[in-house]
Amino acid sequence: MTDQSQTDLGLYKPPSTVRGMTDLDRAAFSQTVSVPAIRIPTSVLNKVVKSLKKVALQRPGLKRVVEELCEDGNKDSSEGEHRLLLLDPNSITSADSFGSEEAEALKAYGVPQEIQKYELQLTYENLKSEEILRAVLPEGQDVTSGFSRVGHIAHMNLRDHQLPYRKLIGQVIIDKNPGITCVVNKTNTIDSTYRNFLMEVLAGESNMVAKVRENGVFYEFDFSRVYWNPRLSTEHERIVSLLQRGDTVVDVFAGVGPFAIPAARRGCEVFANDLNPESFRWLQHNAKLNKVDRKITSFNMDGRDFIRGPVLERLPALMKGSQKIHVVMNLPALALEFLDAFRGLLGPEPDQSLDNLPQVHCYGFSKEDDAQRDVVERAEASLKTSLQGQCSVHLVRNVAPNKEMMCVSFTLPRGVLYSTHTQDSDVLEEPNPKKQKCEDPTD
Ligand SMILES: C[S@@+](CC[C@H](N)C(=O)[O-])C[C@H]1O[C@@H](n2cnc3c(N)ncnc32)[C@H](O)[C@@H]1O
Repeated sequence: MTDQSQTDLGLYKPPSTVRGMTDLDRAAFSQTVSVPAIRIPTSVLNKVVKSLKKVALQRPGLKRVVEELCEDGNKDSSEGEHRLLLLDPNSITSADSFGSEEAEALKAYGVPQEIQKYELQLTYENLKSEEILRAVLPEGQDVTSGFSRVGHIAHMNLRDHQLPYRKLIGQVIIDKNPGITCVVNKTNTIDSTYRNFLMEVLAGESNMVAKVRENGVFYEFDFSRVYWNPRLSTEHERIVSLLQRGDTVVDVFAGVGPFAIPAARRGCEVFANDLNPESFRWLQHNAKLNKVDRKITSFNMDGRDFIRGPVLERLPALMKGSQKIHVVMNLPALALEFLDAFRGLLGPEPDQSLDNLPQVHCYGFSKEDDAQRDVVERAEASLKTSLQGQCSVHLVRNVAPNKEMMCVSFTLPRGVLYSTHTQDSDVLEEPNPKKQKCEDPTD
């Protein structure tokens, strides 16, 4: 929380009647507070307001320049000649509280350095989300109201103690965040095959079809049925920046296309696959939306079957060429294990004319102290070969305390593609992982 909101929290002392509220009653939050004000002739109003900017009262939706009222509550007879500027009671308590710059400005514009009290009606509209939730939720409990935004949808992950207030929290998020018209709460952990969340609509419309823009590319998808994570935009951009026009991209777990679509826009030929029929449908939709459907061939199958079917069919021709082949495997919970699909993919007899080996970018979660080493060892175990000195590891993001998302990049070793040992034969010697090391490109 910022200093400013601490300051403002001091000004607003919520009525005790709102504590424990579960159905939002906006009117119940209104409160009259007494704030300092200074009387300014309208002829110099703009200049003085500018000079006193630092000590003026700041609140969402609040007019800080107000008309003067007489004691009978009517407008002052000298209306039109003076206005009141409302001041922050934490900065200005008396006429002596002005700093030297402000005092000089007042003097220069001929404004008497006198403070009066103004009875200000603060309403729900003038409060911040945190203030409202702090007033409602049980005292002393965390009121964090953070969410990730996916188009018009705010996606929350509420704690147990917040659940009784979830509808109210959802409505407050809509009220206080322009453009958000739907608030959902995650109701399970992301362990489904398709990596989508089960979610409950807390407030607003239940339209789950989000329209988002990431790195200048437009996507549309049903957020309740596919995987989308706004926190991966930097990683999508990082991989796409490695691509050259004419390269081939094989996206094994493509989702709705955040690697595939920008890759195609960059002039790559893309083969994109996802097991989830909904992701597959939205991937095709997004390819059309971004006018790259002619550059993307899409598939709806299991990742291993995709590698051992459509990818295998095209690989020899691509490996005869000189344009790079990039294989992207972003299913961090499982992708490292899927690397076994490359073992023996091209059969036992090496063909020396196929020397353009694919570059693999494979993602993995790790909870180990040495996450870098852990993901490399798991990649090596699936490939049944050492990647020592032949791979780089990138820390993508910290997913949770003690859980990192990593990306291992390497050139697929010839000995893996040409081998008698396929994914089904598990008889090869395990590499000794303890001896292996990998470079970190961030070093
Ligand atoms: C973590 S998401 C990544 C999506 C996208 N590449 C991105 O970066 O946002 C993983 C995707 O893999 C898909 N998936 C899960 N199991 C799969 C499998 N066995 N074969 C192919 N796709 C699978 C899910 O449906 C999901 O769309």
